[in-house]
Amino acid sequence: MNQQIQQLYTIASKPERRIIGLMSGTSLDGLDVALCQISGSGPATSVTLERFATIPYTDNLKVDIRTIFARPEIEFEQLCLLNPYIGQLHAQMILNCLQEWGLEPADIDIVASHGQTVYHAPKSQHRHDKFPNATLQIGDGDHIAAITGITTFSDFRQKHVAHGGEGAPLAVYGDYFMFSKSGQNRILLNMGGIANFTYLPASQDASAVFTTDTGPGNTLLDAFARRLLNKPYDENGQLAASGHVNSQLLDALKANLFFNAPFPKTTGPEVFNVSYVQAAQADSQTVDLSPADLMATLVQFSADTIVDAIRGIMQSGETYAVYMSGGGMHNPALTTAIQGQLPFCTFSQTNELGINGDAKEAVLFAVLANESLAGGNTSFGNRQGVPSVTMGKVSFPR
Ligand SMILES: Nc1ncnc2c1ncn2[C@@H]1O[C@H](COP(=O)(O)OP(=O)(O)OP(=O)(O)O)[C@@H](O)[C@H]1O
Ligand SMILES: CC(=O)N[C@H]1[C@@H]2OC[C@@H](O2)[C@@H](O)[C@@H]1O[C@H](C)C(=O)O
Repeated sequence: MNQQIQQLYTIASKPERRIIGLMSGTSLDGLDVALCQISGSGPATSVTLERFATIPYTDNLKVDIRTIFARPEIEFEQLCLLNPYIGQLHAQMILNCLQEWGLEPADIDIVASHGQTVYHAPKSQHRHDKFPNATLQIGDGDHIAAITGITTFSDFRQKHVAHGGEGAPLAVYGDYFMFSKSGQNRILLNMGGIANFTYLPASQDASAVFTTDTGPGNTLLDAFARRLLNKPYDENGQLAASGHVNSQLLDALKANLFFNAPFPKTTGPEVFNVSYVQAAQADSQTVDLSPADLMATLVQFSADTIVDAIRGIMQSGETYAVYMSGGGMHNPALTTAIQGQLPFCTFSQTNELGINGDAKEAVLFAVLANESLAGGNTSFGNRQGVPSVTMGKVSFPR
């Protein structure tokens, strides 16, 4: 038998595994690296987040990724070159973290790498009848395994698509395994570039849980912070807080079929981008809006669409505990606008549940790899969007 298969079998049989989860999201701010100690599987999964770091992307890397990111037309050569390059960079970032943490590659059982999404195209968006849902992540796992010497799981989203899903959001699996609680309706609200939430009913019924994207989280705020402030984001929502919401522009921004589509659904910066806002400004005759009013309106747009989506699962007489994660939880303009509209919800961060909200998505991929190795027995029913599958492809170092 190939020694590496024997080693994988040994790792799968261990009572606990040390898995590094990696996530690089739509904000392109950096690589989130989460070192997790994981025992059990399925609803019995237990995760201790041992270490966490975000390794910032250099400006040059951001520029390189943006040449192919969420664009319908790109230089194919650039895509081809970036696939191994990002894998190599992510591998080096892992090695740097391990050195910083006083650990060796041999101390780690598995790397679980999301990669960099470069294009996300659910059928509802691409509208080509003959083509399925599609999504593409780069930063090849073989390169990570070869450079770190650690067996690597990657490319998690294709199995989801192969079973009828849109390839996202995958958070439902990790959220259900880690955070579901009998007797409490929970909503796990992640505000990254794109916002999404997971609904975990008090019944803990696996066939009722789902995660859905709600629309933009920070992606439009960041895009306009770059243009208006020459900064990567509007720190603490300061510019937004100094402006007033323009209701004509807000209505025009909300005029998109995505917001009426049933749960679960996904979207991305392929739709919600600078051109989208400029078109809404033209339609609503608000092209001369001040930077502060524009930013205030974009915050309200993210907040309202998050609130509307959450209201979509709320039932009268019930209360809900909302646990926030993702960079948007640090933006008071955004969190205040959300909290004021949801009186039957309590709000805190996933930190209260033992997982740093900035690390939650990286932890998710560690949990998904753990499930592929040691679980796979949970039935989520027969629903589109939450197939009962395990995900991730295996790259051996040699
Ligand atoms: N102090 C702050 N004030 C305002 N915004 C902040 C602050 N800190 C973080 N953010 C926002 O959070 C973003 C980073 O969020 P996060 O790392 O969750 O995104 P991501 O993982 O790329 O997104 P996705 O969930 O789409 O994959 C920043 O780009 C910024 O918009
Ligand atoms: C295609 C893609 O990369 N989608 C991301 C993105 O970032 C947030 C939101 O859009 C979510 O759908 C997803 O990531 C998380 C980790 C998920 O799959 O649950």
